[in-house]
Amino acid sequence: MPSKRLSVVVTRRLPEVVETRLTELFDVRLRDDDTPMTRAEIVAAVKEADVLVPTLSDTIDASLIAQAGERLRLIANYGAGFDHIDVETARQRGILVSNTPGVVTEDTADIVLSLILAVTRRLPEGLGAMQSGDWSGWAPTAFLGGRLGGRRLGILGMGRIGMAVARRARAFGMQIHYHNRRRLRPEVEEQVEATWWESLDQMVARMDIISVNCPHTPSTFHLLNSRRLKLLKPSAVVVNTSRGEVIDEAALTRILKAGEIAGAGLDVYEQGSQLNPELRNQPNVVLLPHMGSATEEGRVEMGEKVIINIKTFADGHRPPDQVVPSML
Ligand SMILES: O=CC(=O)O
Repeated sequence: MPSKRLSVVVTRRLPEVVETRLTELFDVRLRDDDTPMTRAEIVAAVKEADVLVPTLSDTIDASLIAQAGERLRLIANYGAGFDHIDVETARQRGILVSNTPGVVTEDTADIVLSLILAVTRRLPEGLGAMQSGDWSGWAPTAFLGGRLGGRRLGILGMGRIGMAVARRARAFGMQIHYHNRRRLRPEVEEQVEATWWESLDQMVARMDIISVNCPHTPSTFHLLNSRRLKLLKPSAVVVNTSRGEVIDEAALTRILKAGEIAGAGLDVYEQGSQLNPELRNQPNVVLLPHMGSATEEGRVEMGEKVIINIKTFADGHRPPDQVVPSML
């Protein structure tokens, strides 16, 4: 099938260079305004297109896939996480799904370290004092945070992003611990001098900082549930740049409000942009608007990956970043 004739619908505005390239290669329908498509618009798109390019703000569930037209053959997600796509139902319908792994790794790891620093060194309080004009000069006991060096960082999900976090944290002098269902090969552990914990409970109970870096799947939903969160040390900090659903957000909010842990740095939320109001205005919580992969470079590279996936498919091969249900 010549790629020129593939009809591609993109659900969100993408970086201009990506949109231009898509237009050169395919019969593409782009989004005019920078808002998510309505459900009705996505239904119309899957009825008519060969390829859908959704993002994490679109719900591509079984009922949507059931309405897809005969032509729809590929869902080329713009983004690494694919928990918003029912990959199994797509597979049953013979629709391939791809994502954009790898290119979000380093940028997301940068945001993890930013959140760790922001919480432990009280950066929002410092910024607030400067913005309000309240700062009256250096004082020996003002704005005291905690030193990162020597702290134990527990990485929940030591994949690509987890390793990138570990490399950075090593440079800050932190001790690296991780929990994966399966232990990494010794030579991989050695790269960051990481200690594997088979028991997540035991790791959670002993860490100074927990960074959530596993994907959201049925088996990681509420992995940090109320019971586990209660195991955290009173001085612990929780950071999540993965997906909100991995943490029981209501339980986290309760223990933060009760002062049972030292703080949290969050980039993702259980209800997407519907922020739990109680999380706001907590002095020990730093909240970001899901910007882990938000660099100019990264968002263009994500687009390039989408294009390679579609082009490879158009040339009669499997997209290099195909995702399959067993990856869940
Ligand atoms: O969260 C961002 C992504 O999944 O790419």
